[in-house]
Amino acid sequence: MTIIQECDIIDGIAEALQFISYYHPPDFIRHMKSALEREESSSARDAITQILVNSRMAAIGRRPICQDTGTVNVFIKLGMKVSIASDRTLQEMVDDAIRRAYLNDDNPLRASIVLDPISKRTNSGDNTPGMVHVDLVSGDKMEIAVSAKGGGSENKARFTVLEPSDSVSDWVVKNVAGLGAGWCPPGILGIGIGGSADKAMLMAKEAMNEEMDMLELVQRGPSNLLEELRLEIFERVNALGIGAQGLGGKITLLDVKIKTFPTHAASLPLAVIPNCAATRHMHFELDGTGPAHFTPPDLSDWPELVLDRTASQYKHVNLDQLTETEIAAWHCGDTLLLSGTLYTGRDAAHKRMVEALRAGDPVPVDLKGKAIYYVGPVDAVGSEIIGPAGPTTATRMDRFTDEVLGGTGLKVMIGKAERGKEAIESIARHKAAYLIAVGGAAYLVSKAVKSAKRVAYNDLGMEAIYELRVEEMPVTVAVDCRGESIHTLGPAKWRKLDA
Ligand SMILES: O=C(O)C[C@H](O)C(=O)O
Repeated sequence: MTIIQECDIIDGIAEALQFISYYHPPDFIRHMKSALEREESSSARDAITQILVNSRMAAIGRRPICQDTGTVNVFIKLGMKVSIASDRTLQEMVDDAIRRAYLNDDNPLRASIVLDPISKRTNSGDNTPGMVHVDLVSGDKMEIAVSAKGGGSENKARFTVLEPSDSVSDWVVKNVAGLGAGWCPPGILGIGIGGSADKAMLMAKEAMNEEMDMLELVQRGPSNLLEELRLEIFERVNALGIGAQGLGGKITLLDVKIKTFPTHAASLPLAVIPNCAATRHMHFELDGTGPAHFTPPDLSDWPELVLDRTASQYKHVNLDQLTETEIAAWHCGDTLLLSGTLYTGRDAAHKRMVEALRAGDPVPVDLKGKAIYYVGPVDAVGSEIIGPAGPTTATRMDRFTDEVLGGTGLKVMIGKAERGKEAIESIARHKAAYLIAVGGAAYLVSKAVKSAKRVAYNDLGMEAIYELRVEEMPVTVAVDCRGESIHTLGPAKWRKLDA
């Protein structure tokens, strides 16, 4: 019988969570670097470059790759010959580890979990609880897989039960085509096929954390049915032309991972979960001899890239002197460097602002002629002005857009991913614009912030409204005041005719 100490479990998970918050796995870097080499769309190349530059900066600075430091998932394979020296449950141990990792003084991570999903949605304050899955297996060891999964990509999880003769590939391609860019492509698809509804979802989640090997698979060719399916989905999804951040391009997927399990003769359960550019996971084993140790990656794994911020690429914009004439001169796809004041606000702040407007009350900040950035930043540490602060999915703000534009005089929104038809019509009607920053480049974006203070809705934590002063914050015009959308035009240009 192997005896594993409670402290080794907690220390290992806490350390793994800190580690994965700033180090991308080397296989992910290798696949992203290859995507940059193969991509031909210049806007998608710029987005991938920002993701890689951000990743290297995060590794050097030991600060989160993405402001969404994720929901913690812990998969435990517990050997039947293991005894854990503790009176507490595994859930309690995992939550202790999360608390320790997310409230770490040197690298605090963002608390994103709300306790009561259907009522007040109060933030738990320490990112607990984690999602814990335990499998009892043979043996005398404990294998632990820890991941921190971003909300934007988790929101795009899809499930169906096909009929046995239906095509898995057709369903996956059709559904990924409809996901939009909120999952921050390029990334990985985790797919679970078979089992039952719950089993398929779990397999999809586990599959996405397997080591990436698509570059090798493409080179050597498939050697079994499963590899054929992986390759088919990979090629068909990439042919859709979605590209990095949905800007249009050749590379949407870096890998496709599939797990299968026996199922009922009447059913073909199928679950798909995409993983974003902030792919974060760590696997370790405890054998009773002490805690796990993690070796930092070699910085030479990352390419050293330079971002082109020359005037020929970017227009400079003073956010404190925005005029309708200036906004009208922006065209879909233009790249801008923003300087001046902007306000933050995301889901919960928008809900409150719209409730205030409906009650005939003013919103707490004057947004007339101003810009709002959809973001929930990580808290600052040391000399930082703000922690990593990348954009959140703008599509979720669509339901509030018309009332906010009409009720406050707001002119510019900054986020990531596509807007819906009604939001685009509203943007055009109000002669406003929607700009995007690169999701997954949060630490890089935060360096453009020169001052930050919370000015309203303090109780919302990371969802509070901040006033930020930015200098040369890089963005792309995604919806211009004529209602043209880069997320329609870009993919249409890069979609292969037979996709
Ligand atoms: O919560 C966030 O900061 C971002 C979220 O993960 C999203 O992708 O929309």
